Amino acid sequence: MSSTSNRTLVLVRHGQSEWNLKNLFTGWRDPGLTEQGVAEANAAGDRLKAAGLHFDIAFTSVLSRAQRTLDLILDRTGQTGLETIRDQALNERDYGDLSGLNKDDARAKWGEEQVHVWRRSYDVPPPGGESLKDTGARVWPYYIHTIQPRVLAGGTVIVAAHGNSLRALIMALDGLTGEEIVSRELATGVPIVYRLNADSTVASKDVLDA
Ligand SMILES: O=C(O)[C@@H](CO)OP(=O)(O)O
Repeated sequence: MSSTSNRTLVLVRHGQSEWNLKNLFTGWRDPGLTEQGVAEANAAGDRLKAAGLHFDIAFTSVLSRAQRTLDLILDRTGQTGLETIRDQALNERDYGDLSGLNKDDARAKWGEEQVHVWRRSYDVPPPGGESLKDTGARVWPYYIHTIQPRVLAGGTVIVAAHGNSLRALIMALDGLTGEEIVSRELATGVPIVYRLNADSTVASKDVLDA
């Protein structure tokens, strides 16, 4: 059995954003964190520190809610200034024409069922935006070519990103089908710790919730 101890990948969704609080479709728009979001990011950092994790590199999106979450986490783990790569490939799914709309207003206009399909289905894109499949088509190659090599080299890597960009990644890591991913939700500010085998398969997965 090969040791997995240092091949560690931590995924964390940003803390609550201003638009999560206002119940608005966000996508590539760039609101900041709420006070609660800041507290969630700090708590995530405390849990990662308590788990004894020390990072070698960080990845995040070009959106400020994910970057701020990462900064707060690294501050709590005592790793301010850690090498960080910011890439659009890790951005939230582009919500297209829904961006900036209130989710309840959208349900009233298009119906509960249609809005659920746009938000959670695998391959139905919202008008003018990306499906989860489209999102995965940019997230997964970025993971394979840029993130995964750092993990397989024995690193401990943190990725601070978004609900749907991380759902796309988790779908592939966990081997979920397009039907299974529909019911998967990702809490804000809750780190998920994967340990990988040398062949890149998942050895273990731990959710660091309170
Ligand atoms: O608005 C968004 O960009 C996302 C994440 O907050 O929303 P949803 O959970 O509806 O995919």
